[in-house]
Amino acid sequence: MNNDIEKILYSADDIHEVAKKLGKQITADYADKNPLVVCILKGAILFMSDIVRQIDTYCELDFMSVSSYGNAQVSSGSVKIIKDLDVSVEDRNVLIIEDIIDTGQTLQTLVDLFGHRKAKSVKICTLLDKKERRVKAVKPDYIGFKVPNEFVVGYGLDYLGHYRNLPYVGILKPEIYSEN
Ligand SMILES: O=P(O)(O)OC[C@H]1O[C@H](OP(=O)(O)OP(=O)(O)O)[C@H](O)[C@@H]1O
Ligand code: HPA
Ligand SMILES: [Mg+2]
Repeated sequence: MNNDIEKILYSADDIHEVAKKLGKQITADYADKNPLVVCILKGAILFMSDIVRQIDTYCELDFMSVSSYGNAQVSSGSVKIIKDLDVSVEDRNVLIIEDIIDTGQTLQTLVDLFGHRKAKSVKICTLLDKKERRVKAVKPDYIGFKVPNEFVVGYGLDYLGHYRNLPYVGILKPEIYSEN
């Protein structure tokens, strides 16, 4: 599987360092706020598990599964909720954890939804921000890395369901796409 990677953009060490830095900021910003930290499955699973271990204040965790890409490299534009949260966001300080903001359609849908459900505040922490492709004006509050306009895989991000388990973020060799 590692052989399919053309270039590593962010190594496991790079990601660990950035999670530490963001965790410190989140700890300071959310002291005494008991945030509801929401992982957007599946992509954010690895980032969630790393970032919450860097947050040194009381918080609760919940998980939501949404999908808009399926097996494609471009968003279908419609965001499907596959699994909703277990708890109510009403009057809660919600911190959304994402792997990547690309067009912004996923996050825009969720920010609108949590607002509609009367969350007290909604902030976004994303490992990657692919700003060039934005069609919705979503602004993350915590950003790991600004990523170039390329399809990336690893550390939660998939191509056809694979590569989520790579410990780093990289770009696939062009022949991998032509084989599919
Ligand atoms: O900003 P956008 O253009 O909406 O793209 C970003 C979203 O797309 C990917 O999820 P996907 O829908 O592929 O589901 P997955 O997390 O289960 O892979 C990614 O994990 C983000 O959640
Ligand atoms: O660059 C990406 N890679 C994998 N999944 C994605 N979902 C949105 N953008 C991406
Ligand atoms: Mg996702």
